[in-house]
Amino acid sequence: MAKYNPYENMLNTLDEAAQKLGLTRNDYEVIRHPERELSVSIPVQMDDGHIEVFNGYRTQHSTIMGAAKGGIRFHPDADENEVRALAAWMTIKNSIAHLPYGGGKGGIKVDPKKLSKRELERLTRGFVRKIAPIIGVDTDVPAPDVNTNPQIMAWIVDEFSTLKGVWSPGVVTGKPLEVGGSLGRNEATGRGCMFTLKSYLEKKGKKMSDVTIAVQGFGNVGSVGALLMHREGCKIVAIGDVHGSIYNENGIDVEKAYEYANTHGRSLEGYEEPGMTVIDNKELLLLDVDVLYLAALENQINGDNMKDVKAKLLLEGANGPTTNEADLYFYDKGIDILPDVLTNGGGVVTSYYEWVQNKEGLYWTEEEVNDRLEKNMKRSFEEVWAMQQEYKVYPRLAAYMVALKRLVAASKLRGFNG
Ligand SMILES: NC(=O)C1=CN([C@@H]2O[C@H](COP(=O)(O)OP(=O)(O)OC[C@H]3O[C@@H](n4cnc5c(N)ncnc54)[C@H](OP(=O)(O)O)[C@@H]3O)[C@@H](O)[C@H]2O)C=CC1
Ligand SMILES: O=C(O)CCC(=O)C(=O)O
Repeated sequence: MAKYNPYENMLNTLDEAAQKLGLTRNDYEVIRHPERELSVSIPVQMDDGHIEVFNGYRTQHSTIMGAAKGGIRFHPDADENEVRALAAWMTIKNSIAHLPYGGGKGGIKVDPKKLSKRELERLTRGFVRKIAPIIGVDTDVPAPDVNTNPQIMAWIVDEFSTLKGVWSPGVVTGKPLEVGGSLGRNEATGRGCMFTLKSYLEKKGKKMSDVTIAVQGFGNVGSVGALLMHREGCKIVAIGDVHGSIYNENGIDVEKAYEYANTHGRSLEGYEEPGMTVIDNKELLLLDVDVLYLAALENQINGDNMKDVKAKLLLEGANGPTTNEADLYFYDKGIDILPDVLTNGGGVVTSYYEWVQNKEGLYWTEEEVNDRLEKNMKRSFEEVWAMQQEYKVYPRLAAYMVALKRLVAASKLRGFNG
């Protein structure tokens, strides 16, 4: 298999989308390049007194539609190339959802599980001090992603507000409620995935109770999505995280597994229930299920394993879990992939609601947040579906076409092409 390059993956789909739309390279060249990239070193005094220096990144891929917007991940594999791709996917995602945002993303190369809470706090605050010149309420607004959570967002808002000397809750989203967070944000990405699956099944004349699902990743996106899909009647037969996976042909007790993970550091390690068997993480991806819900990391379904995948639908809760090669293979086979830039948009949509509430200083009920989210997700699904039918293209390409059309129109009006 060729070395996986997520930014190349993004560009391939973007170029194909442009070609289908009849765009010239001049029309969208600007969107092929990240606008601004910052790479920083973050010195941290560890609890034993020694100094470690971590590498951090923040990429603003595009501000054509407004402030850059997207999460921050803490992961040993985070690097410039990954962050660049993740930022570009945010540009596409935010455009599909009609948000007044461009796309951005950040990351620190670190295994946060090896840090104490205080070390993690010092690292987060150090990162904020380094990226403070380029983030801001109306310039670039971070949020949670892999291994980052509301507590980390609280440190970010505190450090930034202290630096600027003014309380600035809108500089970051995904905050705890007590410091300006929004009801519903924590569950929003998984909820959005559930809405997307529901919309798709409706088009196919099916109900949620008709499908079995295997779930890769049991963090924020995987666990909440699995729980909500289970509550809607889906049968979740397998779940797994980095430590291992379990299978139960009668259906996992998702309420119990969710509760367990939440009280055991978001981990399934040690979880047991009657009727379950332990399976290999790789095996989970190849189970004979209706839906494979991918909610971990990039590049999970690729040239090496695509031919062994038996699921009838891939639901991308994660960003970039399927490579171009696998995308085209599944399209040929008539197996749909509900793409990340559509499916997992619920998180950033609700981040937008959080940001609006921060700007207004007026807070909404959870019902209001979730109703708006449902409408937004349904509209995005219908627009992508219509593009797919009109051009007879695969869902990811249709999603990129929806986004690109808007981005090109806005960039021409603004004169972004120089
Ligand atoms: N949080 C959000 O709002 C959004 C997140 N996303 C995307 O969703 C994906 C998941 O993010 P999120 O849920 O926030 O992250 P979390 O850190 O909360 O969860 C990630 C989960 O994936 C598991 N995991 C990591 N690597 C593997 C692997 N190789 N095999 C099996 N499981 C694995 C982790 O296990 P363990 O904890 O044991 O390491 C954990 O359960 C990412 O691609 C992210 O970019 C997309 C939109 C919004
Ligand atoms: O909530 C946000 O702003 C961004 C979430 C995110 O990082 C993503 O959608 O990948």
